[in-house]
Amino acid sequence: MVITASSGVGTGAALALPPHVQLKVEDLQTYFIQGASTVKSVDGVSFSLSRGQTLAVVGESGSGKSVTSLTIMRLLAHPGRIVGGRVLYRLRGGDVVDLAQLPEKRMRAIRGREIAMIFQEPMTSLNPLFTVGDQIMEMILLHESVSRDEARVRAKRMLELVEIPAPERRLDQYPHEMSGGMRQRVMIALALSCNPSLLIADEPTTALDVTIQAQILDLLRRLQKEIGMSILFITHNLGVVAEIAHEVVVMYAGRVVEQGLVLNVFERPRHPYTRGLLACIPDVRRDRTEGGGRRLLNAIPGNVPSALDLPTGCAFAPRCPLVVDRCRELPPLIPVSEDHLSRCWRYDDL
Ligand SMILES: Nc1ncnc2c1ncn2[C@@H]1O[C@H](COP(=O)(O)OP(=O)(O)OP(=O)(O)O)[C@@H](O)[C@H]1O
Repeated sequence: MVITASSGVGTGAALALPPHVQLKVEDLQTYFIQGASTVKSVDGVSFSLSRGQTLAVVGESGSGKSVTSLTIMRLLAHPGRIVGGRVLYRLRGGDVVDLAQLPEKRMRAIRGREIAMIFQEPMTSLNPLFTVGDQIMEMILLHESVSRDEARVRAKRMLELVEIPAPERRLDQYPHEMSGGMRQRVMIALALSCNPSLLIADEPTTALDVTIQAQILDLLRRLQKEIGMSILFITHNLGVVAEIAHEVVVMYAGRVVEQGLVLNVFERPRHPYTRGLLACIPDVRRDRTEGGGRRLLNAIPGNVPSALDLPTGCAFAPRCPLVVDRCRELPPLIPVSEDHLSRCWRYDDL
């Protein structure tokens, strides 16, 4: 189905975003409700992503990163449900829609064409039974009215764009004939084949060795400059955040605990959880000056609490070195400096 923004994907309602904003998530609540149990996987999350910029969502396993991105894409598995909030998105034609409210049929026209997604495991996106050329062509033909010949030329151009050598020959290969790094590039080519305005990248480099990881991050940065897309980058790795993102949202147990410009948050973290995550990044220079050898990572003791059994007040309190009585009361997101928020009563003691 071919639907352009001007042919009516917009809701017609008077939704608006500042001109530089591509995506604005407002007080999003996504719960998994089954019988008497409710898992509040995303509980009042808000952030805004500017056009052509990268926002990283970071946190340990279970913090709600993937559920946030699946909610934006409206790919939640049952019994996941959006119970509150808005996901305002600027369509290519300029109209703003609330993705949380769009009917599935309209969402299908947006997925792949306006918003694309890449994953840790390329085979989540790639079909082992078809050549990579056929898969990229299929994506182009699904969303645009071009001939098969034109689609093949475009598919080849996409493989060139992601720096795959001998693209003509690669078009006729199956995913299993390629290395992990090459498959990752093909997945990116597939995601970008319809020129999306927003790319959601869910841990796309986690399974790769550091050299290939650096190459893929370089590639994404270059493509972002060329195409001008916004990137929502999901990761548990603050080292990757430093490489790729302009802004960062730190999540813990379904809530945002700190957010701001990467430079500010890294320079002066204002939440003990962020400080703990930063301490987990191996510092190669410091390791060398301290005589080399392997430094034990300064991991945060304990685990993210079960979303079924969250403590009242600050969810990080049971693991927090700075905990005080007041932490039994949930702190709001407190502005600690310009464009920098922290959900910690003791933000000034850090
Ligand atoms: N289908 C589901 N049914 C019930 N609970 C779910 C379901 N999917 C996710 N959750 C819960 O939602 C919470 C957030 O999960 P989510 O996958 O978003 O975390 P994450 O930060 O992306 O972790 P990871 O890095 O491991 O993917 C977890 O407590 C998880 O158990």
